[in-house]
Amino acid sequence: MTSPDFLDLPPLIGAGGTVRLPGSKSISNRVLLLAALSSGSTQVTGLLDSDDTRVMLAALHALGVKVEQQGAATLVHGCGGRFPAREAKLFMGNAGTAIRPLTAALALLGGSYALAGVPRMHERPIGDLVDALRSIGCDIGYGGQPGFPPLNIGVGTLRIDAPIRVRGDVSSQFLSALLLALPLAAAARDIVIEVAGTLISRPYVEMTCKLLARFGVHIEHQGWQRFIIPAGSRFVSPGRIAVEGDASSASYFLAAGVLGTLHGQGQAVRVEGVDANSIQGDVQFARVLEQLGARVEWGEGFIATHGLREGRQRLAGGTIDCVAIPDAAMTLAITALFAEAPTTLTGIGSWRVKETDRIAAMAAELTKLGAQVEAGSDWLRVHPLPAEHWRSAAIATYDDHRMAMCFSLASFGPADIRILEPGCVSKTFPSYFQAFAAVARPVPVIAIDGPTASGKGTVAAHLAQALGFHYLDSGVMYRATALLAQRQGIALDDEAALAALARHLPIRCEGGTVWLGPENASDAIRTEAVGQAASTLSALPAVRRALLDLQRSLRRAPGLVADGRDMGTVVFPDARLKVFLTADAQARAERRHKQLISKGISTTLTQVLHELEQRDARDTQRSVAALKPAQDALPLNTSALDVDQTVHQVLQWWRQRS
Ligand SMILES: O=C(O)C1=C[C@@H](OP(=O)(O)O)[C@@H](O)[C@H](O)C1
Ligand SMILES: C=C(OP(=O)(O)O)C(=O)O
Repeated sequence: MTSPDFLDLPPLIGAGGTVRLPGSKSISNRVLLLAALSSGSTQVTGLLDSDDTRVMLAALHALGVKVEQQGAATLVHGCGGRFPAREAKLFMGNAGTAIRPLTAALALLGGSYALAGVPRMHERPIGDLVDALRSIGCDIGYGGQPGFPPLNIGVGTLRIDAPIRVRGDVSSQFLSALLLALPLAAAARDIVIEVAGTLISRPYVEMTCKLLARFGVHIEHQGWQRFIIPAGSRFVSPGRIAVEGDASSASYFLAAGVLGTLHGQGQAVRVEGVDANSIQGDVQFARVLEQLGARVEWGEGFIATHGLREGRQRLAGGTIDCVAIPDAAMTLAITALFAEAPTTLTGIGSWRVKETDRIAAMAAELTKLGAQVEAGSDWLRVHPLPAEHWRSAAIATYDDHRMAMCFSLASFGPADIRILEPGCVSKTFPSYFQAFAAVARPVPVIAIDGPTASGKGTVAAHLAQALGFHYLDSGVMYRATALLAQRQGIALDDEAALAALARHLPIRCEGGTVWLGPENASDAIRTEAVGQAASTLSALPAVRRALLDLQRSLRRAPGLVADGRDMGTVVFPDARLKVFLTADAQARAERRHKQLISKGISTTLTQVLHELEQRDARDTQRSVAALKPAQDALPLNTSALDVDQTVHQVLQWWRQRS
C-alpha cells in the first residue's frame, strides 16, 4: 500500500469521544519473544499490528517459531528455549524492541544470524549491549560501523562467572534485552547484571521484570543497579496473556482532551485499554497533565481528560523531568505551545538516538510554526506561541511516527498544518490519523455556493454576522487577481503568470473592505470589466490551485462562512453545512440590475440578463471546478425569498447540524 506524500489537517476547534487504543508496542514485542522462547503455547490477545510487531513476527517465523491467528487472538507455539532455525537473515526495520532483545537471545543461543535494519537503525547505538554480551563470550561482529547494526552473530563460548555490566544511560533496552535473554543461560547458576551509569527509561525495565514474572522468571533486584536472574529460571507460558493498550499512543488523545477545550468547545476524550494499573510508564503522562492543570479521570480500563481544572485558562509551564517517559514526553513539547509559561523538558538525552534526533527534529519543526525553542544536549525549552505568531507549516516527520502524531496536535492552533510523509505512523499506530479524525472537531465551515447574483454573498455575510463567524468571499480573490493582472498587463491566458500573482496576492478582507496591500480596493474590484476578467481567469486550474491555500487559511475559530462556486465541492469538502443557492435567471438579473443602477452604473435589464446567461454557461461548462452543487449540498431556490427569509432558512439548517 502506498501512503500519501502529505496530509493537510483542518484547524480544530475542539475534540471529544472515545478511542480504543491499539496494543502496546513494548508489551507486544516482549510477549511475542517470551512466548516464542517458552515451553507451551501462549494465546495472546490485543497484540499490536504495526511495522514494529510485524518485524518481530517475521523474525520469529524465520527462526522457525509457529504463530497462528485464531480469530482476534494470536497463538504462539513456544519452542522451549531453542529456536529451530540455527541460521537466518533478519530484517529489523527500525524496531528497537525487536533488534535489542533478539540480538541478546540469538547471541546466547548461538548460530549464524545476520540482523540488519533500515538506514536509521544503522545509526542507532547497540555497542553497549554488544560489549556486555561479548564480555560473557558471545560471538557478535559488526557488519558496518562498530557500535551499530548491522550485526553478525556466530557461536560463542559462554563464561558467566562474574556480574555482567551494561550501561543504562543510553538506552534501557540494553538492560531489558539482557533480562529477557539471560534466563536462557541461567539453568545452573544465578546471573547478576550490574548497571553502569544512571538507568534511564526505568519503567520499561520494570515492565520487562513484570512480563518475565508472567512467563515464570522472577528477577530479584536491589534498587535499579543490580539484577539477579535466579538459577533454574526458565520460560514457562502463562497460557493466555492480554496486551494492554499503548500508553504512549494514548498521550496524543489525552492531550487532545485538554487542547480541545481551549476554544471553549471541546468535550472529554477517553482512551480505553489503559488505566492506573497499567505496567507502562507512559500512563504517567496523564499525571503530568494533571500537574499542569488538566482535569483527568482515572477509571477501570480507561483514562479521560476533561479540559482544564476550574479557574485555569491554560496549562501551566515549568520544568518537567521526562527521564521516565521518553516517548510521551514528545507530546508535552506540543502542548507547551498552548501553555501559559515556558515548558522545559529535561532528561531527554535518549531522544538523540531514537527514530531520528528528536531534539533537533522537534526544535526545527516547532520553529517552523513560529515557536521560540531552546535546546541542549538533553533538554528542550518550548515557549508558548501567541495566536498572532503562529505560521502555517509543512511539518517534516523524519520517518518518526511520534513526530507525525505529536504535530497533529498543532492543528489546535490558528495555522494550517501539513504533515509530510504521514505514513510513518505505521511503526506503532497505522490507523492513527483515522483515530485522530474521529475525535477531532474541525473549525466548522458553512459553504454557500451558487451561480452569479444568486444572493450568496449577501446571505453569507449575514450568516457570518449572525453566528460571529469569519467570512470568506472567494469571488473577491479572483477579482483581486484580475484587477492586479489588468494593472500589470498580464494577459488573461498567461496561466503561469496569473497563478504566480494569485499565489502572492497581498489581500486582506476586513469587514466589507478589501485591501490590496495599503490600497482600499473595495470599489476597484467591483467593476464589470474586472468581473469578466475574474470569470475568465477563474477557469484556469493553476490559478484555482494557487488560491486554494489562501482560501483555506481563512478557516479559523470559531467558524467560517464561505461563499463561492466550489466551496463545498473543492475548497471545503468537509464543510459541516453546504447550501447551493439558486434563483431563476430572471430574478437574478432583476437583483443585479437593481444593484448596478443603485451604484450609478447605467445598463438595461436585457443586457444584464444576457451577460448573466453567458456567465452561467461558462461557469457550468468549464472543465475545472465547474459550477455544480456538492452531492451533500442542500438546494435553496431564492427566487421568491428575500435575504432575511433565506438567512433564516440556512440558520435553521445550521442549528439542526450543530
Ligand atoms: O523498552 C522499550 O520497550 C522501550 C524503551 C524506551 O527506549 P530507551 O530505553 O532507549 O529510552 C522507549 O523509548 C522505546 O520506545 C521502548
Ligand atoms: C523509541 C521508540 O522506538 P524503539 O522501540 O524503536 O526504540 C519509539 O517508539 O518512540
